[in-house]
Amino acid sequence: MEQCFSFVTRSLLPLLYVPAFVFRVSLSSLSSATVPSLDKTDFLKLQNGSDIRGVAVPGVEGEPVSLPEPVTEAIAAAFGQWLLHKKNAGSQKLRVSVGHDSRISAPTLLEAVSRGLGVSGVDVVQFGLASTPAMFNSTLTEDESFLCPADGAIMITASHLPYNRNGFKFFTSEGGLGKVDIKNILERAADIYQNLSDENHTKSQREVSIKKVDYMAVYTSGLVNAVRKAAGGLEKPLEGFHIVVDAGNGAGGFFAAKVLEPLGAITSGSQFLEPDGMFPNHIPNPEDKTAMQAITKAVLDNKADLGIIFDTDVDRSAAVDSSGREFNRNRLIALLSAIVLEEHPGTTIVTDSVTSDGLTSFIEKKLGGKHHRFKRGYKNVIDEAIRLNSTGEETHLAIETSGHGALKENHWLDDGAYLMVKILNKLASARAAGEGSGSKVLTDLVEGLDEPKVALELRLKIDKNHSDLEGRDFREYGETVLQQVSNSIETNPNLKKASVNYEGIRVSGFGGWFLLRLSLHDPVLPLNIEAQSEDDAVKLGLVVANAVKEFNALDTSALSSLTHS
Ligand SMILES: O=P(O)(O)OC[C@H]1O[C@H](O)[C@H](O)[C@@H](O)[C@@H]1O
Repeated sequence: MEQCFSFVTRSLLPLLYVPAFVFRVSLSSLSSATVPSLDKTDFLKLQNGSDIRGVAVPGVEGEPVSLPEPVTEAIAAAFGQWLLHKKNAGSQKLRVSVGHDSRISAPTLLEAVSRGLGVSGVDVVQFGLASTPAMFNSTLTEDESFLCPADGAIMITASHLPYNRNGFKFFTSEGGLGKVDIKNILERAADIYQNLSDENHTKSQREVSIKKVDYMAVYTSGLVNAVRKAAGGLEKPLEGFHIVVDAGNGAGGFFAAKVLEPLGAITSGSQFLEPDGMFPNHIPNPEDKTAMQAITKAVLDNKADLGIIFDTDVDRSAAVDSSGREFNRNRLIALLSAIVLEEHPGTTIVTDSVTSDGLTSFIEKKLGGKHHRFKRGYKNVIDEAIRLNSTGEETHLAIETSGHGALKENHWLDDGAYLMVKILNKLASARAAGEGSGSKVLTDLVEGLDEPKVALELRLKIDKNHSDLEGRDFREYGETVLQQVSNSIETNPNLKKASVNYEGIRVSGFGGWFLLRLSLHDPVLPLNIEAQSEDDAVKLGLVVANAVKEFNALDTSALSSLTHS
């Protein structure tokens, strides 16, 4: 690959940390011999809801590489093409920012993405290690010295999945791309890929400008300024607070040194801040028990006021108070709802479908808000909040039990770091108002949230190749299972179907509830049960077990373990 350098002086672009490179790139530099034969169906298999996910590192048995460099190049070229079309760009030059998390395949994929974008004719701005929300933010930032706003952004990440996976999330200033656009991009990518392998393809080359920018400096100063503003302009509103961060060796390590410390907080005892794509300590995932135990231990060992934990690409988070109580799942939603409802009395809180009944009464009876329990999936929840606002129903918070959350005041940006900023604002303002220091103010805010004694999620797999499917796809089969469960409870006086429900079947009974639904991505029926005792959880489990016993393609072993325990 030919390279020429076009030096950009510091006085012109003071915040660029390396000179701009102008490369000559061409996808066809890949010999067709290195390009495995793949068709549209193979490309479409890489879709995972509104993300693209695949295997990028070889060596794990049964998991062949599905995101090799040529496939990645084709996907990036397809995004560039899609963006040029969407923006009706004509001869106008567009730029796309690219960032990545700490995965070991990131450097290779970054180069492949840059080549692919270059071939589509857009300029590339590399941010290096970044968070998913920062990438979206770069499409909104108005600052030419950081080459912003970007017309589009790509985050290279597979969130909390194992080290061998990777993938892409795409953004424009309108937000994250949805399923329909991702499908369109994969279809375009399959065509581009086809041309790659086509022997008659002319080897055209294009000049692409690749620049590197320290964008995380802009993004983190935005977070710092948000806390300072909420604290009435105080430079160090967190002075004296001891807050430990656990980034799980993902991309979130910046939060300690670039956000908390400038605000005055002590961050000693923070752990796993260094990026390490083998994730040697624990899975970076606030939904993971081991991860939550790790941050809880760090808080207690260090006698800290608060613990903060992020997932790999920092679009999810959770916290732990000074006594070691977790703010995750329903408790995190309760806390954020309390904060948001203080600012916007009566507003609607949009959540995913697996939230508890206790959360509904907390939001509605204690906080005076309205709980709109929608579907699972952060994009679903955010889009629903935007839709409600457009119909005149005011809502300011869309949040999932998974730790994804977005606020209207922050452009509906799905941002785990911003969720924590809201918590920090509360800490700082409570102390300034003389309402005590430490995290007690947060603990007090969730006082009165009813929590079930038993809360579990069983994931019942559908064997896609089982003869019981009789040619149907797993979704159709799953829908039949749900219909059967629904029919079976009609005549049971102990059970009541939720009158408003947007996903699967939600049933109350035996002092608790269950929700059986289709997974967004996998051939799985997740079953959530909450009850006030083991016995009641078993009774709810039995209702499902009896209804699904004829469905031979469904793996009900987890359910059997519960009902025979
Ligand atoms: O439907 P499931 O398999 O439980 O997965 C649902 C989850 O998938 C991903 O992790 C998304 O990021 C979440 O927003 C979503 O809630």
